[in-house]
Amino acid sequence: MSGLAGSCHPGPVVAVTALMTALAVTAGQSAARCVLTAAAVLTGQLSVGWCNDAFDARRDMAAGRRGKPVVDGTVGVTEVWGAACAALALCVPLSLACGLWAGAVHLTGVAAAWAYDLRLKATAWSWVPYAVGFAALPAFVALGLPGQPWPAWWVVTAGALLGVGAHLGDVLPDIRGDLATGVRGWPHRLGPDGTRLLLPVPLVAASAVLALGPAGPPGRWGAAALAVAAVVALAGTLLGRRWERAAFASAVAVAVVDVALLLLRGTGIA
Ligand SMILES: CC(C)=CCC/C(C)=C/CC/C(C)=C/COP(=O)(O)OP(=O)(O)O
Repeated sequence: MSGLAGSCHPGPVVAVTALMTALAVTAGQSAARCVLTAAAVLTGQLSVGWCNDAFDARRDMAAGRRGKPVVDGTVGVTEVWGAACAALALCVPLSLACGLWAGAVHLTGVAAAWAYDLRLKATAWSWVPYAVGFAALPAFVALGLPGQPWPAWWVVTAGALLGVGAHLGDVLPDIRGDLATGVRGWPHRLGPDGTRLLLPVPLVAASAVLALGPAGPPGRWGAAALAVAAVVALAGTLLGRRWERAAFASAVAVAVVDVALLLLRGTGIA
C-alpha cells in the first residue's frame, strides 16, 4: 500500500486537490458540490500520477532511479497500472456529476495529462498538457457553480501560465539526469540555464493576470502581491546564476503568491 501511495506523486496530488477544493469553497460551491469537486480532482490527479510511474517504470528501472517505488520493488508495475485505470474509471462519473460542461472540461485536462505521460513528456510539446490541464482545473470549478457559468478569461489564463511554470519547475532539478536517460521535453531542449531563466516568466505573468485581470482596480493586496512576486523573481534570477536552488526556491515563493492571489480572487472566477 505504501508503494502505491508513493508512486502516485503524492505531493502534487495533495497540493492540487487541496487548492481546487479551497477554490471551490471560495467560489461559492455548496458543501456537497465541494466534496464532489474534490473527489473528481483527486481521482484525476491520482490516475495521472500512477500512469506516469507505470509508463516510466522500465526506464526508471534501467536507470536504477532512486525513490521510485516500482524501482525499489515496494509495488509492482501491474498494480500501478491497475490503480491508474481504476482512478480514471472513477474520475469520469465524478467529473460528469459536476455537470456536463464541467465534466467535459475536467476530463479534457485529465486526457491532456495522460497524453503527457504516454507521449508528450519527451517532445517539444511537453508544456502543452500542463497548460491545458492547469487551465482546465479552475474552469472545472467555475462550471460546477449553479447555472454552470463560463469561467473568467483571467482565471483560465492564469491557470495555463501556472501550469507552464509548474512544468519548468518540476523538470529543472532533473534536467541533467533526464538527458542521460534520453528524455528530451521542452525544458530539456531549453537546457538548464534557459529553463532557469524562463522559469519565473510564466509565474510572474500569472501574478499580473490575477492582480490586474479582474474588472476594477487590483486593490492593496493585489498590488502588493504583484510587487512581491516581481521582486522575489528578480532576486531568484540574479542569485540563481550562482545557486540553481535559489532560482527554484524563488519560483516556489512566486507560485505561493499566485495561489494566494487565486484564492483571494476566488469569488469572481465566473
Ligand atoms: C487536470 C490535470 C490532471 C492536470 C495535470 C497536468 C499534468 C500534465 C500533470 C503531470 C503530472 C505528473 C505526473 C508529472 C510527473 O512528471 P515527470 O514524469 O517529469 O516526473 P517524474 O519523472 O519525477 O515522475
